[in-house]
Amino acid sequence: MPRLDATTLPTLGPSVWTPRYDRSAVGVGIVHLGVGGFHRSHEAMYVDRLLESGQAQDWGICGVGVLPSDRRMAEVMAAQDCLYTLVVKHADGFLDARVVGSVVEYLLAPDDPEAVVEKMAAPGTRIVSLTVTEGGYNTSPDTGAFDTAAPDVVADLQPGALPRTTFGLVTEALVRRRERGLAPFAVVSCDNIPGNGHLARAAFGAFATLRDPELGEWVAAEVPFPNSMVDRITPVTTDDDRADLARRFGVEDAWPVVCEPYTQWVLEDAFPGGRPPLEDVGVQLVDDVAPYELMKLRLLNAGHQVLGHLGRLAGHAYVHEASQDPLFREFLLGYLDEEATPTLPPVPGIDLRRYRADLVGRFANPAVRDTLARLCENASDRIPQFLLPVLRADLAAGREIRRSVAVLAGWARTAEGTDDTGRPVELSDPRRDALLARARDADPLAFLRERDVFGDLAEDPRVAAAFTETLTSLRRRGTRATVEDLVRGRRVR
Ligand SMILES: NC(=O)c1ccc[n+]([C@@H]2O[C@H](COP(=O)([O-])OP(=O)(O)OC[C@H]3O[C@@H](n4cnc5c(N)ncnc54)[C@H](O)[C@@H]3O)[C@@H](O)[C@H]2O)c1
Ligand SMILES: O=P(O)(O)OC[C@@H](O)[C@@H](O)[C@H](O)[C@H](O)CO
Repeated sequence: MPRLDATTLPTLGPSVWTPRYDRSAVGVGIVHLGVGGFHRSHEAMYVDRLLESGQAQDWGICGVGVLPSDRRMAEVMAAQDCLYTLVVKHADGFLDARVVGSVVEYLLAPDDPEAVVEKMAAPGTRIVSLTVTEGGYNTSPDTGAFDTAAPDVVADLQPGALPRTTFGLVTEALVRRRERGLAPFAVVSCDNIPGNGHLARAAFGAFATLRDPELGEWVAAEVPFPNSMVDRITPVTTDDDRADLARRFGVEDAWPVVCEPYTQWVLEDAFPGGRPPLEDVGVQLVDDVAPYELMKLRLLNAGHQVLGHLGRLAGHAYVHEASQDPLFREFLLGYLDEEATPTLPPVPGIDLRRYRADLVGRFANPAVRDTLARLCENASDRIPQFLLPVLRADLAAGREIRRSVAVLAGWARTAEGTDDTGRPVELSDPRRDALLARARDADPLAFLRERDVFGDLAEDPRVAAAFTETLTSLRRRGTRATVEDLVRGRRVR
């Protein structure tokens, strides 16, 4: 079976959709930093739809890997002429496969930062988009302040340094555009962060200010940073996914992407330099993204955290297993109805009850095979963005907090190293060492005292009492008995 590339594309069987447009005529209008699974299932898919409909010929994508760990992606992109297969997994087992052609170029920044800067500085580039994870904005989860002491940032600020961070690369490109009299591009964060555009403006503005205060003012005033809400569950590609694609569709693809059928992109319409007609392919262009984003982060992403830590402790491996387990399903619904939803403003055009019901159905899709381990990775970046805003809003309003706090206790319990069956549970987190040390401390509140993650939550008597009770119960009686008490509204013993 031939490997997917531009020459083998015409030989693929009729069961796979392939681009009918001429990729060689597509110019780059978007440079995307952080080409992982999600960019390829989402933004690149929308641009591919546009190109397929005969539009947006000058809005092709140049992908960029910022980190050395993106080398594997660079190799696959080079070998496959930037083509890859997007496999949509329906709950009944039906698979839909499409080769996406909208990424027309790929650059690995550590190999050639100058080429990346020049690509962003090129007149045709009008959007630089990002999926560099919640941790990629170099800000403290507690205070939101830009970390000026991060070694890579310090290195990027040395005069004449070859940029290696997102901030160094993007800022150098903006400086060159300004010198050349070109309008700045819009920077579009597609990461799951409340006010992702605002956060990006603050982070890039802070970096530019460190380089030159006047430049910082110019970035904050002149560069558009539209906010966005993005949604499509995209698990990590597995060897089984690759083998299935070869067996069922006759495509040999070294790095396909798999995802659920659902997709949503709500985008603030703030593109003075122009944008592709994304509304023609289902993107919602709005004036204010905030209500959509709060809904998604507090229901879906925080809901993932709710299932993830406690589900893992109880021995579940997959999201669909935990959400099909009646006990965890009820616990999740209780969190959504009683703790998350009361914190949300009305969302234009959306019935929240319907949204919640659909969400539980999406989580239960057995074909997606999203792992709880993926959701629990980097929790110290995710929990402060997704779950703590809910907990803080409920605390301030004097509402129910027990389920949110139980998730924190579940996370603390996993940091002790094993699940309820005694199997090891790995903590994959940038703050792993600090969290493991706290989990070994005799003080039951030690974990919650990690200020960089939780701020001053341990000092709140309601939180402290609920956390201590739940953690003690998880240790003594196990996860199911503890969750059962929470679901039944009983005091956790
Ligand atoms: N996977 C999903 O279901 C999903 C859905 C919606 C939104 N997202 C958003 O997309 C992000 C990426 O998800 P993914 O599934 O593509 O992950 P992934 O692991 O497949 O890709 C992550 C990419 O980010 C890059 N990256 C990480 N840290 C970085 C840093 N400090 N600087 C520069 N680049 C960095 C990596 O090198 C990689 O290219 C998520 O963190 C989330 O904010 C993901
Ligand atoms: O990818 P993250 O870090 O934002 O969060 C983990 C999951 O909750 C997330 O990937 C969801 O699957 C996604 O946000 C669905 O759109």
